Amino acid sequence: VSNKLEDFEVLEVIGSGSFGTCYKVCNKYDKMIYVCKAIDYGKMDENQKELLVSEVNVLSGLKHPNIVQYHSRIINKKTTTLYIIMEYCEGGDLASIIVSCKKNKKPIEEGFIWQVLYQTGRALQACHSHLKHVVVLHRDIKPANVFLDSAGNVKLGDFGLARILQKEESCAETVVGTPFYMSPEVLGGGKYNRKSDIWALGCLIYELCALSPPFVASSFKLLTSSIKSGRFDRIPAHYSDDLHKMISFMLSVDHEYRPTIEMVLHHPAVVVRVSQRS
Ligand SMILES: CNC(=O)c1c(C)[nH]c(/C=C2\C(=O)Nc3ccc(Cl)cc32)c1C
Repeated sequence: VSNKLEDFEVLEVIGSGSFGTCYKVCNKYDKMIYVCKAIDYGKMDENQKELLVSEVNVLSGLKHPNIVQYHSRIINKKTTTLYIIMEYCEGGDLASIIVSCKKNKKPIEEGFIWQVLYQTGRALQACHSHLKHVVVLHRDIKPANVFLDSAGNVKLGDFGLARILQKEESCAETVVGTPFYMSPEVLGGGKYNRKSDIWALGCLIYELCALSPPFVASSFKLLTSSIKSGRFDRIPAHYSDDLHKMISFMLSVDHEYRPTIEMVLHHPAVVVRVSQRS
């Protein structure tokens, strides 16, 4: 794989995420389209640089049909810029799909939502079981971090906050990720763990149905009490009870009651509805 910057031609800017800007690029030799995430680490402190190194190591170590494929990295020390070359997902991100469905008042199809649940779940399963002694918590599952390739397969991306943790230990840090998707235990000062990723997955699936997160509030304080209450409106009536029950299961306030990713993927309601398109 070529890993010199001059091997790539920039086609357009497609977005800016944590720490960086995403460009759509074309490799001059294999004519393939990629995404290049440019990250300026010049102003980062040691901790942020360590986090960045862990993101790249996490990404380069994971190879899975539902995780954006890492290709290579290029470091330009003169401009203190790190370039990460990754798989291009032509279908874009779920956040843009939610925005356009909301604007056109066009609900997202239930069949597609079950596919997103299953395939994002498969990506999480890979993270949670990656390397026997180590578990990877995504910690930033949100519509802007889930992408679609040209075949409509779901790809989990942007491990901006991923942390490598020893299997038993879970991350000491409390406030992480998108506030809307923060779980009751993280808000209660508890530790972020695999079940917090399940809570975020429940919020993602809910938002695809209702085109808004399950818990919204005008202040962090009100959002916290809304999340801890665990009360949210049922998804729109035209969605099945199976889907409503699966979401409610993932949004159990007590993380002990919440399903593991294995339970979600093997749940009969999921199994009967999904297949892996590629
Ligand atoms: C409206 N969205 C887009 O046009 C879009 C498209 C077609 N692709 C993307 C983003 C990515 C993409 O295509 N591959 C990616 C790999 C990693 C990360 Cl963090 C992001 C991407 C985006 C945001």
